[in-house]
Amino acid sequence: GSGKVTATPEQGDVEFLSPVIIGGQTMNMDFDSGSSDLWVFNTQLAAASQAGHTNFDVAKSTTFKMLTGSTFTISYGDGSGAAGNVGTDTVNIGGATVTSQAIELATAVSASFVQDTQSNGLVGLAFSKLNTVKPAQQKTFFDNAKDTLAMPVFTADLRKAAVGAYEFGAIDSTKFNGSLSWAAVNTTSGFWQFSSQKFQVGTGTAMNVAGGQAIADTGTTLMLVNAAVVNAYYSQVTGAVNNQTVGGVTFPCNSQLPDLSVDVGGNYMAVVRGDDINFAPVDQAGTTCFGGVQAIASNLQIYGDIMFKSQFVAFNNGNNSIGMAPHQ
Ligand SMILES: Cc1ccc(-c2noc([C@H]3C[C@@H](O)CN3)n2)cc1F
Repeated sequence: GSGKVTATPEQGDVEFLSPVIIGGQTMNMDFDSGSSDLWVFNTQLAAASQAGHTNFDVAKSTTFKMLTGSTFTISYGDGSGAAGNVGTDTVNIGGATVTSQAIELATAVSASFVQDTQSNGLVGLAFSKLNTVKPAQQKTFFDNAKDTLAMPVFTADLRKAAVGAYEFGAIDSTKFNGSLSWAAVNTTSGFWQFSSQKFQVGTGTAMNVAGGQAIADTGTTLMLVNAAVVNAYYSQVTGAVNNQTVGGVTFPCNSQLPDLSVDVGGNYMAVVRGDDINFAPVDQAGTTCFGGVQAIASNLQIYGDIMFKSQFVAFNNGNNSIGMAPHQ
C-alpha cells in the first residue's frame, strides 16, 4: 500500500506538521528525517506542559500496550529534548499502517516544545540505529512500514508558506520537474547522508567545500552549511552582516538574494531559490532579515527545510539513495 498526508507549515515555515493517527487519536506531528524516535505529548505530562497541545491518552486507546521498563531520552541539534516511557500502538499515516509501532510517551519536554503548541510530537524518519529507546532499541515507522509499502520509499514535498505532502510507498512524478537525480546515501551515521562537495552562488563558478558531506533533515528549519559557503554567499549580498545579537547573518529585507546551488551526489546541482533564503524579519519594522543559510561548525552540513522548499526529495531505503528534482 501507500500513505499520503498533508505537510502544513507553521507560521514562518519554522516546521511542517502532518496528521498521524495513533490508537485512533489524531495528532499533528513534525516529521523529522534527522532523528529516529516517534514521541508524543500525552496525559502523563505535567498540566503546564500539556496546556495547548493535543495530548495522547493511553486510556482511550484499545490497542496500546506498555513496553514495561523501556525509556527514551532524546536531544536535538538546537539543544531541545524530550524523555519518557514507551509502549506500542497502531499508527496510521495517510493509510500506511503499522500495528505495533513504538510510541514514546514524553514525561518531560523542553520549553521550546511546550511553547510550540501546534506540534504534538515528532516522527523520526532517519535510520533506526539512532533510536534512543532502552534497553531494546525500537524501529522507526518507516522501517516498520517499508516491507508492506509498494516501494521502500518516502517522499517530502514541502512548500514555502503552502500545504505540501509526505508520501510513503510511492513517488508522485507530477510533483517535480523532469526526473529525479539520485545520490548514494552513507547510512553509517544513521542520517540520510550524501556527498555534497561543491556549491555555486548565483551564476558564479562552482567552488569546493571542505568535508563535502550533508544530511537531508526535514526537522531542521534552515540550511546549516560550511562557513566558506556562508561567506561566499553573503559576500554577494549588499549590507549582509554577521549579527552576533540575533545569532547569524542578517541583510536588508529588500535584498535581491542570489540562488544557492549545492551538489548532491556529484551529479546534480540542487538550486535553492534566493527568495527562499530570505527567512524572516528580525525587527518590528521588517527592514532587517535573517538568512535561511547559516554557518555550522561541523563538516557535516544540514540541508533543512530551506532546501526542501525548492526540491522534491525521495528517500529510498531499497538501495539507500536520495532522489531530488525541482518542485513542479
Ligand atoms: C521545538 C523543536 C526543537 C527542535 C526540533 C527538531 N526536530 O528535528 C530537529 C533536527 C535537528 C536534529 O536534531 C534532527 N533534526 N530539530 C523540533 C522542534 F519542534
